[in-house]
Amino acid sequence: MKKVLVILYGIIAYVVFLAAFLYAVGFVGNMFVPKTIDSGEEIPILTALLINVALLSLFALQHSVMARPAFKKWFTQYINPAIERSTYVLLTSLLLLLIYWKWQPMATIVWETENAAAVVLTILFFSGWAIVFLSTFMISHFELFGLTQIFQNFKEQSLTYPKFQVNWFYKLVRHPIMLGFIIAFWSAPTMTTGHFLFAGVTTAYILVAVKFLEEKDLKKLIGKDYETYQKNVPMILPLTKFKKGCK
Ligand SMILES: C[S@@+](CC[C@H](N)C(=O)[O-])C[C@H]1O[C@@H](n2cnc3c(N)ncnc32)[C@H](O)[C@@H]1O
Repeated sequence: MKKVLVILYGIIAYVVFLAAFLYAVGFVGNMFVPKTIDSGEEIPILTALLINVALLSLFALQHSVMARPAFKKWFTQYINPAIERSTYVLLTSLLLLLIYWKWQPMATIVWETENAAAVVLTILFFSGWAIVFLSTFMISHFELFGLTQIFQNFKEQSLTYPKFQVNWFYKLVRHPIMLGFIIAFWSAPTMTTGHFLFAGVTTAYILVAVKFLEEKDLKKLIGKDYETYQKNVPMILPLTKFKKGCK
């Protein structure tokens, strides 16, 4: 019975994640969905700024704390380790839904494009999301979102977590998922102040979190191989050439 509940919980977490992810495309792109980054009544700009920064900070805090190995070690004393990843995924998704719900539009235009430029930016926007989605499969999509772990629990197998990968996009940059997000967030044919704030804060958070949190953990976990990877493959921008000899 417990094992079935674990499966149910993991599947619900994954479905909520999929919904939050798909909604994100419409929310940031101002398309397909009822509430977007630029829709709704405007409130005084300072109040909007405070609410939006608070929402993004809440997301950054949850993400930074719950992804750390020390937190996971503490947390899995109280919950079944098989649902640790699903819980992280579920809370992340719920916070995303909160952002969509409470986000305050700030409608002043920063830039506006037309014709070819607008088409190019729209293509880049969708390419960014495609990079994000495809990259999750290059690591291990179903482990990353907790599904593998709940089925391993069902079959009473020991839990596995994503293995260190240097494949496909991961040969070009160390953080293609984050690169995809950055491309999607900045590729706006019409950029408003609210969208600019969203893109600016999330990009700053990504750069800091990746360098000072995620890579620190990965270096500890993987050791020399990750250091070699850092030396040979650029962090976010695929500007430097991939050198041979990186495992
Ligand atoms: C949301 S993913 C983001 C991965 C990476 N920062 C990116 O932007 O593509 C976070 C998880 O990916 C794992 N991860 C990061 N780089 C990895 C790699 N090269 N191979 C396997 N897992 C990796 C981290 O340990 C973490 O659990």
